[in-house]
This record gives sequence, C-alpha cells and structure tokens, in this order.
Amino acid sequence: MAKAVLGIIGGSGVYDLPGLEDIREMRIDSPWGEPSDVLRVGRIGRTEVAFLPRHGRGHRLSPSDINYRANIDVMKRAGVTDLISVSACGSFKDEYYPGFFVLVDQYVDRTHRRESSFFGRGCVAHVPMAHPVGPLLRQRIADAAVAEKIPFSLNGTLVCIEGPQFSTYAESITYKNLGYDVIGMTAMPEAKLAREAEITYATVAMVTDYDCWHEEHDDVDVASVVAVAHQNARKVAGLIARVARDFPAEHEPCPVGSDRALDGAIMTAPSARDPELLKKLDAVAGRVLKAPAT
Ligand SMILES: CSC[C@H]1O[C@H](OP(=O)(O)O)[C@H](O)[C@@H]1O
Ligand SMILES: Nc1ncnc2[nH]cnc12
Repeated sequence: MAKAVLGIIGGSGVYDLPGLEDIREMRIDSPWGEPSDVLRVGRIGRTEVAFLPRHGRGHRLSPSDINYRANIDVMKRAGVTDLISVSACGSFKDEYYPGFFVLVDQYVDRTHRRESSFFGRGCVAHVPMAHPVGPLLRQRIADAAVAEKIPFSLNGTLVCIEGPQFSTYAESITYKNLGYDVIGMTAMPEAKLAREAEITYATVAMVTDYDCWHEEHDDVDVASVVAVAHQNARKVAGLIARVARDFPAEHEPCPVGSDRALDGAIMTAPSARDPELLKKLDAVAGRVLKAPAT
C-alpha cells in the first residue's frame, strides 16, 4: 500500500495551517493550469501534510474562479492519498449553530459554470459518486473532534451553489425543506475531482451562519461569516493536528473504493484515446493509464 500523505485544502478564514513543521513551499506545475497558491508541504508528527488555501492567500479567488482541477492535480502530484477539505458554510438546522462542525457525507451539486472533470473528449470516464466521502477518513476526523471537544455531526448533506451571491430566501427555504443540512460554494467540483484522481476525500463544514431562512437570526453577510470563521479556524487547526498526529503511516484501503475509482471507469478504447489528453492525465490517472509491464 502507498505511504499516506494528508492533504488539507483550507477555505474562507483558513489560509495557513498552524502546527505544520519543516515547511517547504512547492510550486508544482500542472497541465491543468494555475493552482490557487503554492503548496506548503511539511509534517505534523510523523505524517507528511500538504496544505493549499483554496481562495489563495489574501482570498484572491472567488468560488467560480478557483481552478479546482489544478488544485487536485497538484495534490496528486505531491503524493496526497487522503484529502480533508475545510469549508465555511451556512446551516439549515437550528441545532447546527455557528461554531458547530458537520462531517459531510453527501453533496448536492448546484454549480453550473465550473470545469468538473479531468476526463472528456478523447478519454471518457465515469467514476462512481454514490458515496463521495471516505468513511475511514471521516471517522478519523470524528475521533479527533471528540478528543478536541468540538461539537459535530457525523453526517450531513451539503448543497454547493455557484455563488458568489448568497441564496435568496426562496432558495434557502427550498434547500431547508429538501432536508439539506449545510450550504457552501466550493465543495463541488472539488469532491468529484478528488474521486477521479483516486484521492480519498472528506469535508469538514464549519457552520458560520443560518443562511437567510431563520426568523431569529440575521441574514448571512460577509461580516458575520468572517467573525465566526476566525474562531472556527483556531478549532480546525487543533482538529487537523490531531488527525495528522494519529494518522497511519500507510494509506488505509478505502471501503467505498475512492482509491480505486478508475478501475473500469474509462470507456474510451485505447486506440481512440487522445494522446494530448492522456499526457495531462499522467498524474490523476497514471495508475490505470500506464502501459502494463511486459
Ligand atoms: C465568505 S462567505 C462565502 C464563501 O465562504 C465559503 O468558502 P469556503 O468553502 O472556501 O470555506 C463558501 O463556500 C464561499 O466561498
Ligand atoms: N450561507 C452561506 N451560503 C453559501 N456559502 C456560505 N459560506 C458560509 N456561509 C454560506
């Protein structure tokens, strides 16, 4: 089995990773374009950790402008096997209050202007997404949250909107009535691309607000998100440090197959594949595209 390397993608309010030691800044070239920032690679305990702030340092990139493909590709090139995505989110449940963490296990994708696959013309692939989150990775986060005394839910459905505007009242009430738990703007296509790259993925959704459905709370705005996001950032640093310190040296085989998602997923016949696209897929699909040893 592969050596475990833990990737962390930081969201709003999480632009660095306290506790990361022996840091090297790695500017990794990607055939998919510019990632959000340099990768900061170091270690926490004995675990190698690669950190990337999704919006770039200084929060330069809006959710629609993030190059999700480049971000996942550089994580793959850095050897990341398990990826924790950290996000600020709005809540649709009274009991998921600002400061509460939701360990998402399902996503609903309402984005519409993002590149959401590494595959396409010249190399078509369909990976399973029924279970988008690695259960062992999620359980490790849950164990760490218990130890850190962070209130959390072990599951939840996150609806990802295009943004950058927050939702209308009608949208917010609709999502709430559909039973969704939290809302954000960045988990998709990140989770889909991680799956295509065979990286085990989990989201820590940190509640910052009640969106705009709650009669007793103000409608979400940036100031309210930022105020809570700073407090959440301190808590999530402790959480991640604990996950990393307790992480196994070798990647644990994923029970839902996230680390083997490309087995049988590519439809395009070898003779019909586009060599230019295959070159770009060298990292994310290298395991299955490499010519078999003769
Ligand atoms: C600043 S509120 C909206 C912004 O916050 C969340 O970012 P992230 O998921 O990267 O933590 C949300 O998705 C929006 O991008
Ligand atoms: N209410 C909300 N809607 C979308 N993204 C968010 N990120 C934080 N709060 C949010």
